[in-house]
Amino acid sequence: MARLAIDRDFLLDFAKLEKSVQDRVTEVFTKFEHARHTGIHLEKIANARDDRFRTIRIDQFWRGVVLAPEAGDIYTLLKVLPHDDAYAWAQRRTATVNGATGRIEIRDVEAIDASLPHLEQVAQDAPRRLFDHVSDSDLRRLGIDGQTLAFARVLTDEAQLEAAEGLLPSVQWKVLTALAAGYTPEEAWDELCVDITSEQIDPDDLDAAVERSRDRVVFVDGPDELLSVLAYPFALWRVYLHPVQRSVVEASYRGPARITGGPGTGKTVVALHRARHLARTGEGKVLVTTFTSTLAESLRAGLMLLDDYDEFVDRIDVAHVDQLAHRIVREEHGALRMLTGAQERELWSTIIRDLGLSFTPAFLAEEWRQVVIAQQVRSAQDYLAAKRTGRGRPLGSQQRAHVWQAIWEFEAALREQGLWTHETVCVEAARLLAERDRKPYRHIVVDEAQDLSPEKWRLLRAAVSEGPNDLFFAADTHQRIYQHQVTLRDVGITIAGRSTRLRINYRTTAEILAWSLGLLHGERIDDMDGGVESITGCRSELHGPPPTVQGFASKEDELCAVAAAVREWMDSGVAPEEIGVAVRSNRLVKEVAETLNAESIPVRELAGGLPEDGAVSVGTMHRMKGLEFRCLVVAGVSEGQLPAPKAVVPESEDKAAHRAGLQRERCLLFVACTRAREQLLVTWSCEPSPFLTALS
Ligand SMILES: Nc1ncnc2c1ncn2[C@@H]1O[C@H](COP(=O)(O)OP(=O)(O)OP(=O)(O)O)[C@@H](O)[C@H]1O
Repeated sequence: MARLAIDRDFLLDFAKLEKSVQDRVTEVFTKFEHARHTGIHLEKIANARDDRFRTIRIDQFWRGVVLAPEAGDIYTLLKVLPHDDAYAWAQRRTATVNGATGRIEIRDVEAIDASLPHLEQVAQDAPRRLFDHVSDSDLRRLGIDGQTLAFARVLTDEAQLEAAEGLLPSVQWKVLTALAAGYTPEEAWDELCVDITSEQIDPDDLDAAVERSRDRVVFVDGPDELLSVLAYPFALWRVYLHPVQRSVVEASYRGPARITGGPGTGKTVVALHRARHLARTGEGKVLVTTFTSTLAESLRAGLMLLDDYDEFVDRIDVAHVDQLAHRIVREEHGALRMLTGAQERELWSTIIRDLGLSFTPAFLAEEWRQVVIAQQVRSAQDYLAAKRTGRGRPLGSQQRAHVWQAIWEFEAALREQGLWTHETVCVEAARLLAERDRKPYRHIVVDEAQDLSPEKWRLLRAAVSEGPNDLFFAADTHQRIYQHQVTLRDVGITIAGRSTRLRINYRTTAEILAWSLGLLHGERIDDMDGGVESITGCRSELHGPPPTVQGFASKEDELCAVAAAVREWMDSGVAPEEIGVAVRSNRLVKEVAETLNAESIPVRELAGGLPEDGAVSVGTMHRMKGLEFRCLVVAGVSEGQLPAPKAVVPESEDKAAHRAGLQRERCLLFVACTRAREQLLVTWSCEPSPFLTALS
């Protein structure tokens, strides 16, 4: 029976086709299996280097290129191209099996052969060659085969290797690039983040190689599966996972496990696939959660894109943590009366006045959240002993007693008036769940976990029984944009080595990523486990222009320039929904939106929800979390706006809190900039933010 496998290049070609041609491609291949029996015609290619490449007629103009088996039954769809291009593409190439990974490789053998004589000539006069320092056996061990070896041996500089990127098989090219950069063979291999297979490799068994190549080939069983893969050809993440991503998705863990990695490394992708995997193979209901409703909405949208969503939807709940907490508490106490922000300020003010204290309402509110709630402080004694790391002004014991009195009054008032805050709802939900033998979930998957507060962690811990695959979370502490620095041990969660780091960024070009990483240079960022997190090794294989940083004499000039940049992108064919503008304050969101509107550019303010087709997204940097745009402006990166003065405790008040505040603001700018996929414009007016001057 013929089996159909789709290579990611095929899907990328397909994505670019006009709808009518796409429909025709779909028609041809949905009938493929049936047609194999009745004798579908796969055209042989004259003068082919590899006669396993065949073409298939799509219509008069278009051809598909298929890798047909010599003996086995796997047909791999490789390309969709105009007739002549398809033949030319297939004529020049061969398919081989990588000696280290056992996976399929395709190379432009004709171009390699054609470039050899010139390279050999240059090499004859050169004093040294690029790979003099690496032995043949090391190269072989890393999967460099005969032809690539011959090519590598005549290279004399990195520019020649750079130029060969499209010719050589991609894994072999990457190995050589790392070795040329001075990596040891082990380091070069490590760079690839792929295992050298321990299986016996038969270089002639293409079927086995295709089977092993799940990072670039997906098998489809029948027309329905094919239709579902072709339905979202740009969303490659739905079907092709990097081997490290796949291993985490399918792993069985004895307890809580986590995935870390810099921006755009596919943590959310892994979380979504992991949730699906657990729903399909696990032992009960799965909760997929995160810390805001917008992010939860986008997780749901991601799950819905997975091909078999209908089959597992009943076993998955998507809810942000507050939503879960409210649901649990409402079941017990009925409808909840929530304390509004204004009421809370009023209550603290009254308490301060009644007790004759000199604290501000904001200070007490934060002290209550970050010390009392976070550390489960229940008595004056607890409070006197509590750690106040990162909390603004230091307090003597007399002052602590006063603060505790105020907090006691505050909590008593909430109880007496039957009022709740999101924090008390969370605490109560955790208490209720801790008492239950039957937990609502068997597995919990958390995204953007670096921003969860301690009470939210405790709630999640209480919502699932301890056991294999109980909690799985994706986190990047470099992207923490709220105030919650949590040590997992303190909230009852032990990772015990069940942590994997992703390193390949699929979103952002290397140029934008490198510039953005510069923003965090020198920052020590915790790993939620008592150590320091490193972002080194996070890299991208995509390339594009470096970010543009532009300053303007006035805010008005800056806003005009933002509108002009957006207009230019749109005129060059970028869809409005692929463009974003990120700023620090809600006020600037309004000003940018007004400026764009005045230029007749349709705008979606992200406070209203996820991006919308046909509109440019404008939002605060906080709202940018979890999103991505082809082209992005990060505007208002000016002195006095970033860091936002209100978000940073003055140094004179508390050095540690000041540093933490600055770090958060830097991380926020980092998060915003790393939402850009292809182009990033950073603007400021009057004076640049100190975060920018530090870069120059
Ligand atoms: N295996 C993959 N193949 C192709 N694209 C991928 C793959 N994994 C992730 N991506 C793409 O990379 C981009 C970033 O993925 P994702 O949002 O999961 O990263 P992240 O680590 O959660 O990012 P961040 O922390 O910055 O929010 C997305 O466009 C996603 O589709």
